Amino acid sequence: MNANATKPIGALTPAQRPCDSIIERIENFDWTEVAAQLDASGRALLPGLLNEDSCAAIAQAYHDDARYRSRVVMARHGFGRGEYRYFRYPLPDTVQTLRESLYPRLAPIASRWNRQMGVAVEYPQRLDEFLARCHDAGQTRPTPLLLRYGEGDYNCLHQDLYGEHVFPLQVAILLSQPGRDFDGGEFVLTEQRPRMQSRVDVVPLHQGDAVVFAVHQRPVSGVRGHYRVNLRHGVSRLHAGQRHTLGVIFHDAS
Ligand SMILES: O=C(O)CCC(=O)C(=O)O
Ligand SMILES: [Fe+2]
Repeated sequence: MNANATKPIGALTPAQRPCDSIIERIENFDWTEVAAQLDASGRALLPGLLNEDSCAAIAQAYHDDARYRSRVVMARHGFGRGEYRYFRYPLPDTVQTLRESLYPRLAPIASRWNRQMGVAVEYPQRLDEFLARCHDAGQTRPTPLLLRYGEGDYNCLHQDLYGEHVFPLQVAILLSQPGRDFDGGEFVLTEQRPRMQSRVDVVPLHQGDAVVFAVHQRPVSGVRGHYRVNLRHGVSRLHAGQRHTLGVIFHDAS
């Protein structure tokens, strides 16, 4: 349990509020370096985005039904093994803060990627402006989600596309500690280049680390300008324990 939860909210100085420290941490990442990593490999790390207390608090709320709009048992749909729940609006404070504070940092990269890929979509500076676009097109259901895996569970390679409007980057935050809470269960990305076989990238994450990655496509610079490659992500089988992830997707679903 988060130690702050036992204190009245008035006893917290602003610097102690979990959402303030998340905003501060987001501001302190080197976003030029993040953009460079994304351009080079389609993914970038944000180490220690959430502290251990925040990770534990989010993971423990998996069973708090009032927070979620739906639950998906992956085996029923051929998505893998394990389950996930989509949050309902209003999102929990931490999730809302992450979504609205990460978005403005990623929007310029997303717009540049689209220009490089010849896609005529630019992203507004603020998340609420982008969500208004989704909502006007009937994509009104929130997509941030909490995933839970146990021994033997895995997440098949996939792309989180939910309608016409797509924000091309998303973020996943590992809430559990490898080696202590679980074994196996690695986050993987695959990249399919035109006329070539797929290659796989295993992303090393510790508890609280986030990975920013391409939802479905990214530009790669070649001799005649940029070309598009296709990405998918998933999680390898867990050998033991329990693993939770918080997924932050920016477009809403129809
Ligand atoms: O559990 C994971 O690391 C993958 C989560 C995922 O598929 C997502 O956040 O979209
Ligand atoms: Fe996903």
